[in-house]
Amino acid sequence: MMTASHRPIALTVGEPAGIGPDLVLQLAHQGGLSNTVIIGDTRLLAQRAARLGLTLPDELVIRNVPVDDPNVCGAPSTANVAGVIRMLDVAIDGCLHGEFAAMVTGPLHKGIINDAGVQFSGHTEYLAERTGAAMPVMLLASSKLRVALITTHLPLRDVSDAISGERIQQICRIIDQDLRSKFGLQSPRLLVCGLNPHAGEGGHLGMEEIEIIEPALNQLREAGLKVVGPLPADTLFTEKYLKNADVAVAMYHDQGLPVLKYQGFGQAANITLGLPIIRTSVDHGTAFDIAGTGQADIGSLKVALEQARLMSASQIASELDNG
Ligand SMILES: NC(=O)c1ccc[n+]([C@@H]2O[C@H](COP(=O)([O-])OP(=O)(O)OC[C@H]3O[C@@H](n4cnc5c(N)ncnc54)[C@H](O)[C@@H]3O)[C@@H](O)[C@H]2O)c1
Ligand SMILES: N[C@H](C(=O)O)[C@H](O)COP(=O)(O)O
Repeated sequence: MMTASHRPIALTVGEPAGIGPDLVLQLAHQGGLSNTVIIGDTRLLAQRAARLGLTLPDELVIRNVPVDDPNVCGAPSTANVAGVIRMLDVAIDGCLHGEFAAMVTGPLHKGIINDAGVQFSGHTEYLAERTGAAMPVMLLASSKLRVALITTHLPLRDVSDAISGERIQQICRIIDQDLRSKFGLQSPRLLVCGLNPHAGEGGHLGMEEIEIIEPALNQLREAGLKVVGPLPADTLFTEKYLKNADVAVAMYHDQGLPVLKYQGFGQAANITLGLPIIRTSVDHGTAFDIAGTGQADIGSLKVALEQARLMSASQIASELDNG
């Protein structure tokens, strides 16, 4: 019988025209895909291997999920969108049914999915909808920095309206809980950004800090969470503050992620917290400009796989501890 600790990890190849297939093949040739099931189109992987001057390793375990047009590289086709979504569904269902320990996702292209008429703002939101999770949390982590987000893939003009005290509290509680259960931290310390320049400058540059963020953080502190903030985002991301924290919490995508990517692009993983399953991903996109050239860096995929393995081991240990 397959015990929880021996279950394989599902790895979705992602957008066929991007570097997802290259990364899978390059890592397979380094022997980095043991106990991993690749969810993707076998013909496409064979074609990409030939283009890269590689072979399709016999030991690679592939769950064939065909796309309509495997002959794409650098030029995405809406015809392949249904197949790309099917890859995600196969991995999600396998995780929910206990076949896989975790899922790791290769990069996909949100624009081409929407062009095909499928409303899709990101894996994070799609996974939440498919698994019935009320509040998914996007966390990007390198070995030096963790950054979580209060809002994810939203137009900037909608961000302020999306930030509520309830949302902040729910997300900070999920971060606190998941850093304990999946990362093995005993007492996570959260640093929370304000929304406005200089955290609102005492109300002269916006009222969200006074009216929404500070009261939410006070309630979390009263409940025993270790939360500092709201702090001005421009100085929160400095050593003085970060050295005493386990995670920085940004109010929106481009407040937090550029800092993380400046610090560790290609060496970080994107992790979705708040789901009933474990999911990690690469920290980069489809990189159409280098697909099929052999220039794709596999660093982030390695980190994402390693992170998924660590989280699944930590979760098993935490479940055993709790009987
Ligand atoms: N995990 C994901 O599915 C994910 C993550 C980020 C972006 N995206 C999506 O990817 C698409 C393209 O996004 P983008 O152009 O803003 O970012 P991108 O990460 O695809 O590319 C940005 C730059 O980084 C380079 N790059 C990216 N990954 C690389 C790697 N592994 N090795 C070497 N160079 C690499 C690219 O060549 C390009 O110059 C968008 O649709 C975006 O939403 C998906
Ligand atoms: N926000 C992510 C990043 O910048 O790396 C990326 O768009 C992927 O997000 P999903 O995991 O929700 O697809």
